[in-house]
Amino acid sequence: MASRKLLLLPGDGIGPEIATEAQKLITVLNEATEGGFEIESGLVGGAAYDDCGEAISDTTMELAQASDAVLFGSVGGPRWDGVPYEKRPEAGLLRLRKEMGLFANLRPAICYPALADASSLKRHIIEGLDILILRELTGGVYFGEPKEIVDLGNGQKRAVDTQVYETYEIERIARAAFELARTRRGKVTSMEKRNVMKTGVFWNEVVSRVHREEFSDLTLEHELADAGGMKLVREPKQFDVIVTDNLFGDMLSDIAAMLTGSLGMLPSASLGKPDDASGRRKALYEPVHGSAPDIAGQGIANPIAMIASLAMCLRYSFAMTREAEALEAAIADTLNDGIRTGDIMAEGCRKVGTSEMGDAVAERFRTGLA
Ligand SMILES: NC(=O)C1=CN([C@@H]2O[C@H](COP(=O)(O)OP(=O)(O)OC[C@H]3O[C@@H](n4cnc5c(N)ncnc54)[C@H](O)[C@@H]3O)[C@@H](O)[C@H]2O)C=CC1
Ligand SMILES: CC(C)CC(=O)C(=O)O
Ligand SMILES: [Mg+2]
Repeated sequence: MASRKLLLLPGDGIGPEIATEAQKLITVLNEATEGGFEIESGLVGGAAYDDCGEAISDTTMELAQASDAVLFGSVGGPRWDGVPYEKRPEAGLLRLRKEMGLFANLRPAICYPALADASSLKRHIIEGLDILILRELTGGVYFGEPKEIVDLGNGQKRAVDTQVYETYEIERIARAAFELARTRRGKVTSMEKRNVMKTGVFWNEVVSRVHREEFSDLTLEHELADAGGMKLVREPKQFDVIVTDNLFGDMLSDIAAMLTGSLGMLPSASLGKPDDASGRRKALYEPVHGSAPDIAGQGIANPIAMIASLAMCLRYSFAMTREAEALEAAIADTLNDGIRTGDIMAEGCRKVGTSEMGDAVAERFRTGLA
């Protein structure tokens, strides 16, 4: 009997290609475990806009709210460059994040041993890397009002985006960071720009207070986000958990992706309040990368970020630790066996496409679960 409800939103570009590979892994799980997964699919992004004129419909939003977890591919692409700003593909993802209250975005950057030479950085800098970027996901400049382009009437215009943070938003992401650090190496680095932004001053103040009052046994360090980015590339292993706002987290996690070898390797989990009125923690799992229009439709995208996002889903939404670990081990084994998509290709390895990579992980996952 199916008891776990997943909503699959493949989206645009490479989204549907990598979502198909995640489905293969769910099929393996359903064959190997009790009380399988029931998958419903929906449209989001440009695909939804083409279908109903919105980046996500109210019906799909209701399905997302009612699901145990959402598995999301990616949205966007040049095809929708001309659509009204409120209806652009990315608006569908922002609506999901905001209305589901997914404030905590976990973006782990782990360098698999087999990929230590795939990064643009030297092996000794990234070998053994295991850091976690915790990005605040429902506040800050992506959501603050006003957000507008105003015609000043004198041949000039003014564009405004607003960075806003309230106490509770910083407190809850700070607590999440310390709680995660407690299960890891006990260190949190908070990144903001207190030297030029009021929100940076406030962020620093609130994170420091939460640390002092509730988590003083853990280590807290502060970095200005620009220098933090530099240190992420110069000496990434000095970090454990990095907690930062929506915009800096977006940028720093794309940078961190390259420490792992490719943007195609970085998964993420976006989590809501643990004590949601629905009785379960709302959650969405997606790769960190976008719809990669430059390689879409060619069957060459790396599906590992999507598959590793499914592993995070098993761990955080269903407490299926054994299965999550088996899936991560299947990814590591596949890489150890020299199977690579083009973005992480190395000498002596076998180059495969999206579907073959999914098959290779599925085969090892099946063996691991047996
Ligand atoms: N969560 C989401 O749905 C996101 C959507 N976007 C949207 O995606 C579109 C394209 O944005 P870009 O700036 O090009 O970022 P992108 O992340 O889609 O691609 C950046 C580069 O990384 C490569 N890449 C990304 N994922 C890969 C994978 N799985 N395997 C191999 N190579 C991969 C791409 O080929 C490209 O060269 C835009 O419309 C953007 O707004 C961007 C980021 C996140
Ligand atoms: C809304 C997304 C396109 C923003 C982004 O790049 C991300 O969340 O990684
Ligand atoms: Mg991004």
